[in-house]
Amino acid sequence: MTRLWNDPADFADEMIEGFCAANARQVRRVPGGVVRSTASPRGQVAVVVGGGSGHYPAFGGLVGQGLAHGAAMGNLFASPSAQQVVSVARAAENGGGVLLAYGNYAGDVLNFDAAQDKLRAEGIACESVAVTDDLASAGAGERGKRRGIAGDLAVFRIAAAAAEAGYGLGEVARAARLANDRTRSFGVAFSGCTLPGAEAPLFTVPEGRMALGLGIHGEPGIGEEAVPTADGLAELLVTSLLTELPEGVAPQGARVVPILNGLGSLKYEEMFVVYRRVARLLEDAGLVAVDPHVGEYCTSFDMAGTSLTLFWPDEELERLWETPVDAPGYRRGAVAPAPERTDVPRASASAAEVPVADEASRAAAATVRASLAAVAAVIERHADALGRMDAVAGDGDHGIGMRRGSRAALEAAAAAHGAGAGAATTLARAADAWSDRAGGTSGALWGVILASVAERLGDQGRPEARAVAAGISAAVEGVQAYGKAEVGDKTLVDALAPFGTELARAVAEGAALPEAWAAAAEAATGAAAATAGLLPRMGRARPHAHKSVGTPDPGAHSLALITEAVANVLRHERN
Ligand SMILES: Nc1ncnc2c1ncn2[C@@H]1O[C@H](COP(=O)(O)OP(=O)(O)O)[C@@H](O)[C@H]1O
Ligand SMILES: O=C(COP(=O)(O)O)[C@@H](O)CO
Repeated sequence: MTRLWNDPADFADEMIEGFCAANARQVRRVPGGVVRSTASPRGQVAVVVGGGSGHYPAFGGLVGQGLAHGAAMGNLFASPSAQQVVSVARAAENGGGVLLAYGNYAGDVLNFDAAQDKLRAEGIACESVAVTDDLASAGAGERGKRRGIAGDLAVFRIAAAAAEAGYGLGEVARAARLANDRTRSFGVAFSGCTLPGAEAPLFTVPEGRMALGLGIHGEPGIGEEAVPTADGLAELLVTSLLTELPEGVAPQGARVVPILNGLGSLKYEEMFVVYRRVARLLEDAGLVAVDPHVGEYCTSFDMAGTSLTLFWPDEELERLWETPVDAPGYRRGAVAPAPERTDVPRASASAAEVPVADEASRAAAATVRASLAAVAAVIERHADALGRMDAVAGDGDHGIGMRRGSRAALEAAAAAHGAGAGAATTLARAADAWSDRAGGTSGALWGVILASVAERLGDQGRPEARAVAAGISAAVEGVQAYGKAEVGDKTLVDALAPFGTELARAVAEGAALPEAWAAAAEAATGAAAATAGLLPRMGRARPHAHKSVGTPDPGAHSLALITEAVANVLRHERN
């Protein structure tokens, strides 16, 4: 149970503020996350890690000399937005290019890839590595689909050590990929975690039972069995990991770094009892344990559970592994003090001026603002239910992300409209704010949806129904181009596509916007409900596809709620 918070929607921000206040010697806050507060040699590759919040010391706690140069810190259990990653990478970049390293989750991949494109377009050399250590999340034949859990530490450390050793960007990326190829993890949990403000844990495990193959969120495991003894658990973890040795690792005499990771509320003492047996089993298997780790490296709020990671260094990786580290959440060896960095941007950019708009467009901007107020209100009412729906096969954060995104969009729209902006600028500002504040998969996609519509509205004249329908068609295309989901994959595309088709049809037949929108919203609502019967093929729910049958896709459901809320605003404005 997470017990202490103010407003749950502000939890991640307030946590970061306190974390930086407590660790000013090593980290400094920048928009989107943190960077080292110490200076690094000019030309050194900057390693920027990141992911959702709720995993301390991942990700901000792993920033400091010898480890990451910066961390993009997203909302709870949701990837940082592309804007956050870009902002942290710009602040961390030091003339040697940037390596982005993160766990392989749909939201992270979307946002870090978009950030990489943007950084490259700005002339900053950039490479990426997505960590894929979790055995339980996909078979050996699909290693690229596996998610990243505590193996993050091994990959991040090697990348950072390679940067400290003066490797160029390509070589840092090569070393990090090699470390990823040589890292495997497997985890179990005895109870689920509860997000701040939530009434119930994301999942529960019956008393006396243990869920196998848990990740670092609320995703369901791949099996369940009675809680074994500490020795029994050690045997299960070691046996599972030794069934899949990385290529190039010979079982006899191999050197291995074991990392026994606590997921949030398992006692260190319990983990030491487990590790006692892990150490013996590795020895019995003819392996040499190097620099064993027992502690918390990548947690899942208050989840009671543990994972074992085996990192198999070759000579080069073992040499890099010896690099000393001084980060708030992780220390190793003795680091020579470095001077304080003096050139870190502290404040976020001030709001840009709004382009000139005529009266008709400003009136349309008022409708945009009213629509976003209705969107924020409907999401507020359904946030908990959306989270529960997402927890059936996903990570339970859909309500939190949508709440943060829709609130931020409304604030940005109100500010723009208040400053005299037209419809396009008002909605474009809302789009940026939504994706930036919400992060995750749906945050990125809602940014695309709103931005696509904004582009068709213009800041002069009242937008016609045809422009709105064209904007929604562009949104369907944009979301599919970005997220690669097809109709039938059980995503928000299943509601957005019929919404777009129906809107275009009704408008083409001459209906006014309120009527056309209402008909399209009805189509979206029906299509969202029908997703209950589908098997998910994309996103977080994919590994637990069968569990989600009978429950609609949360992203499709929230999209339908939003279209209905906007239909009400348009209907009301007409009357
Ligand atoms: N590739 C994709 N294309 C379109 N929509 C997607 C895709 N992946 C996931 N989604 C949508 O995102 C929703 C989950 O959103 P959310 O929980 O906020 O993000 P995250 O999974 O990053 O935590 C899903 O219910 C689904 O509708
Ligand atoms: O969950 C995380 C990001 O994945 P999403 O796909 O955005 O849910 C995060 O906690 C790990 O980076």
